[in-house]
Amino acid sequence: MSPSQTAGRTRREARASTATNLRAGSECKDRRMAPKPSTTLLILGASGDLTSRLLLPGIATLLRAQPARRVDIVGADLRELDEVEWQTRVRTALQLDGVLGSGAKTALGGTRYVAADATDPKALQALIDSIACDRLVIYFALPPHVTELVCGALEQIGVPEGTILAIEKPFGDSLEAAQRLNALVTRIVPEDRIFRIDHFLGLHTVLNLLGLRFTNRLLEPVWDRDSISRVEILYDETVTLEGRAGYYDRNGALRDMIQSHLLQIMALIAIEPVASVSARDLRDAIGQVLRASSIVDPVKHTRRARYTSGSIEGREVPDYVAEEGVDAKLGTETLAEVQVEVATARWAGVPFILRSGKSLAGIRKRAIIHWKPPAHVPEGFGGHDTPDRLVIDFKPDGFELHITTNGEGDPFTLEQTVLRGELGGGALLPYGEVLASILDSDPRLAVRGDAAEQCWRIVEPVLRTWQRDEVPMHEYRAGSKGPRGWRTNA
Ligand SMILES: O=P(O)(O)OC[C@H]1O[C@@H](O)[C@H](O)[C@@H](O)[C@@H]1O
Repeated sequence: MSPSQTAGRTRREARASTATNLRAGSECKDRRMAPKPSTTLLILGASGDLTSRLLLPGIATLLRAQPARRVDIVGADLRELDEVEWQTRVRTALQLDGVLGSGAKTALGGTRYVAADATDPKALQALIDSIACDRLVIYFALPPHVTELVCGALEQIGVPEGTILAIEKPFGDSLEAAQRLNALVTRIVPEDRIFRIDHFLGLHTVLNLLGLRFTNRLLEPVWDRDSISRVEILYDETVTLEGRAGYYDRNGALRDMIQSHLLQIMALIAIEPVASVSARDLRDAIGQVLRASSIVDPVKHTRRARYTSGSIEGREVPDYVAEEGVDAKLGTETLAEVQVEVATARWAGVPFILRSGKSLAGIRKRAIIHWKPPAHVPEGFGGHDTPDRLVIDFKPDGFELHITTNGEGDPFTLEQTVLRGELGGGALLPYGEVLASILDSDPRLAVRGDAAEQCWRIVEPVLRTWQRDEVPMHEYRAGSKGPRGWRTNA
């Protein structure tokens, strides 16, 4: 059995037993109305893009993989939305390959939409009272300042026993805001019922990092500063703003991608060996890495850039600042790169380079572990003894091991050979994976409060340096590989 299969089996088993415990301990407001134990997913911000584009399709894959699972979906938002329109949105999202599975049919049958101002305690109380269920999951698909207001209202009115809060990224918009939000949410429910969402933790390749790293005798002994020269985590996208200027222009690549997703991936690559893959062991180890991490010199160790007009895969793309909804005065970057140091005995001196950008020439979503060259290459070899590297592709799932071998035809020359493999994907989209863990109360795929704060602590010196314009804003043509001179070895 491959490591990924082992990890997958463990996850499923853990979920099954957690679900059983929950079912045994759950309470129902009105058992006559809901004879079978059930969970209601109350989505706040349901009329938004995230719900249709990511959340509902995630649920669709979950209900297809586990048709017996019961999830009632209640959508709520400020916006008035016709019940028929909501039903159509849910049906469209739940229909996979044109087919509505049995689990999806049940979910669709029970779904409804409520127009409500969830920041108003009275309206929120009425909304929650209208839901008869065993266990409530409140999903905040909302901007951080609105999430904070809703949590303020929840603190006033209280939540039903067992309620879970699932909070979308970004968690706060600064260290101070994240600390304030953490203090607030933990006054409402305990930490183990707070799921700070990072859908990258539901990516199979990201999860497979654990199996790959910890179950291979071949890798673990060379996973440190003695053997590794640097680690790159790259997330180059071809997508542009996709109508998200309202959100993106206030955040930029550093906050949108590096502060959250890429630091989480970095932490999983850098964690110390864990005794178990329990939520506690994993999250303790992640916390330890993040506490030890910093961007030592933001002027020297960061770069930023913004795209200008160009064309991507035949699509004409305007200058970023000419995109609808963009405020040029904000000086938002669409490509960011930082060098993080992890000050531990394992990693001291090894740069972790994290980079992400939009409107680039091609999709490169990968981590690359670069090993040092061997201490001595026997004299007499011709050709190149390029250092070994492991490339882990997040999308599509896969990996490549680049190693040096004897050259073809002449055994006394050297050349690079690439061993390719697939890392087992799964039936669920990342949001499906994350939602499954929420519904099963398994916090392994959620960000713990301390980690969310640490990620802000790591990037804030950069944000301040950039605000003072101490790092130049470069430009790159949309559809190019980035600014000149920014090439990486990946
Ligand atoms: O590759 P994925 O799964 O679409 O994730 C990337 C996206 O992740 C989101 O969290 C960011 O807000 C987007 O800007 C980004 O495009």
